[in-house]
Amino acid sequence: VQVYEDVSQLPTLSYDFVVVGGRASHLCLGSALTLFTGGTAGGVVTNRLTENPSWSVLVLEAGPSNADVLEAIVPLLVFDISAEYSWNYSTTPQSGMNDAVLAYSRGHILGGSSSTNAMIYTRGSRDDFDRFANITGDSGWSWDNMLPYFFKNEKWTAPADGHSGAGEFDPAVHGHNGVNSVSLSGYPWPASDTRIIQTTKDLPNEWAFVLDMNAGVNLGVGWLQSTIGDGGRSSSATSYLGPQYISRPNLHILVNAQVSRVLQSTENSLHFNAVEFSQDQTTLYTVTASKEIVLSAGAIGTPHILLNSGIGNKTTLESIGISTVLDLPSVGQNFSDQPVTSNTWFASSNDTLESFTQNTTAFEEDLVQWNETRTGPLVDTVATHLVYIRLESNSTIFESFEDPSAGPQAPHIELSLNPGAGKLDVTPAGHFFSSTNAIVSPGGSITLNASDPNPFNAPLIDPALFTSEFDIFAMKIAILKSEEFLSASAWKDYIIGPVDVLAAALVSDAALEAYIRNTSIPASHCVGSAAMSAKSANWGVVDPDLRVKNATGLRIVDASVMPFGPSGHTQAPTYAVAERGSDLIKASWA
Ligand SMILES: Cc1cc2nc3c(=O)[nH]c(=O)nc-3n(C[C@H](O)[C@H](O)[C@H](O)COP(=O)(O)OP(=O)(O)OC[C@H]3O[C@@H](n4cnc5c(N)ncnc54)[C@H](O)[C@@H]3O)c2cc1C
Repeated sequence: VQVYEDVSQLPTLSYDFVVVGGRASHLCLGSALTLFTGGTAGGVVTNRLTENPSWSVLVLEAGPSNADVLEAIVPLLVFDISAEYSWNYSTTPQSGMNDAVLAYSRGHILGGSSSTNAMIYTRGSRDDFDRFANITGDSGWSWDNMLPYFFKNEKWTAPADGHSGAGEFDPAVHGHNGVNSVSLSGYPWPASDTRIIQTTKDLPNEWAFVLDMNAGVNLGVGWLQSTIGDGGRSSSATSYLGPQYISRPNLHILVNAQVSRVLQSTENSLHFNAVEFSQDQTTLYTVTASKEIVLSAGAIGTPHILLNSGIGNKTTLESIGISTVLDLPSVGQNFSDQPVTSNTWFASSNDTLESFTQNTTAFEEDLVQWNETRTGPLVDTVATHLVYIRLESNSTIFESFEDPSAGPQAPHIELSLNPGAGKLDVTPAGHFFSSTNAIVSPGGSITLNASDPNPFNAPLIDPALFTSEFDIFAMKIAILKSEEFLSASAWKDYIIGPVDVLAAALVSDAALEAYIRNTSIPASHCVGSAAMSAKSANWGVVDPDLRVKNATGLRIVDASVMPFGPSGHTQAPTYAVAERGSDLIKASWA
């Protein structure tokens, strides 16, 4: 397995050239595509390009290997991911949230955020991808043309408890022979599962049941799907970089290697053929690629590297002493995420996550069960069902604010239903039910920190949460809808009432707004900071074929190229973008 921890271990004999000189060492890969990184999209591109045995590929990943990292394997340990596997970013003070500085999570490990995320599998809606196609002028990004890439990514897998899932999903809209496992939940929570479904039967007009939320129209209430197989997390690292692929002789992966810049082939050229990186933030190395450099560093890492390289807004770059190589003002702009508010109710049932999250002995027994049989409550992520809601078209907000959704069938709001507390720090001991609410939202930015421009330090991350009147309007509706759902008759003997902080929020519109601004967090569903646009557009960072505009040798394949956030969680769209991106690269070199 060719995962190297130290640059000195790279088996240079297998390369065409190795040049060491100047302040940097040079590793030259003959006939190579240099790729970084090994994140969600990076894993896909790596896998697909190394299918061609005559192409040598090097992956540079800032984080460590995912091998044997238990919390990145056992699904319900998702909330125990150690700090070393996260970038531990924080946001700039959020003016829409009383200037709070919020933790911002990104995976810092092989597999990137797919190794640390909550594994929820949602593709978004048909309208999301059709909007991508319209805005780029490339029908290849439309829902119909992207569906084969979703299928190529996906290996539909039986859930850990082996139940058939009949009536909980539509097999016809899934890929069964792809790479990354997707399944229904593998541990039932009958007390709440039955009430959720009963509510859709009792109130079908208000709460329609959707057989499969990944079929293109996701509005309604449906069963959760997640990137889990055989009771364990299926990440880009475990699937696309799984044993049969990572052992390909034309693939080398260097972990603990943080990239600072991409470099031009010669001064004044707009051809990029080299990458500068370091393993200790001091000694710099350069690796060159004879074909392409592919940036897959994610919606924060990718614009950060571009800006460090002098690719960005000329005026801003020069104000902090970085000479502009390529004036591309959109780099880092249009960075958008979804705000999330977690809402918790007291439940009368003992059949909740608290039966083991608040009981160490039970939790240890569950871990033993998981270890021995890959069954039990730890085989799933949080949430059992999702609800997608579209605001009424006559909502007052649309009198003053343009509808940010992708189209008439796309939702504005997500409720994620969970048999347990959404936010442990607001709850005492007991049993709970929670609804975690996310909304589609306009964006913020990634910029360099003028007071600390060291390329190895974090950029300024501003998701601009709740800075638009739409965000606050939609989140209020989301919380009120959650309360309405749990007030349906099916819940009468189950929901006792909201926990204190939520009860206080529900007394008035002003209290609800204050609660939202005080308790929300970013979803970590960031996109848009290296957006694709039409070839002729005077904005955007990449063309519809994901090449950096006005440059050669440099492509971006990750969540940052999506010009708008999809109406759902972002990993499935990122996987599909990466599958298509791989085909675009392959086609250029065919
Ligand atoms: C905590 C969390 C929970 C989430 N939950 C869900 C969920 O349940 N469902 C869902 O669909 N989505 C979820 N997401 C979002 C989803 O995981 C991401 O949208 C997706 O993984 C992004 O993929 P990417 O390839 O763009 O970036 P990433 O997967 O983040 O990959 C980027 C990679 O680049 C590396 N990197 C960055 N900068 C550098 C550099 N300078 N040099 C070298 N390497 C670098 C990183 O270490 C990382 O490995 C979640 C994300 C997080 C963080």
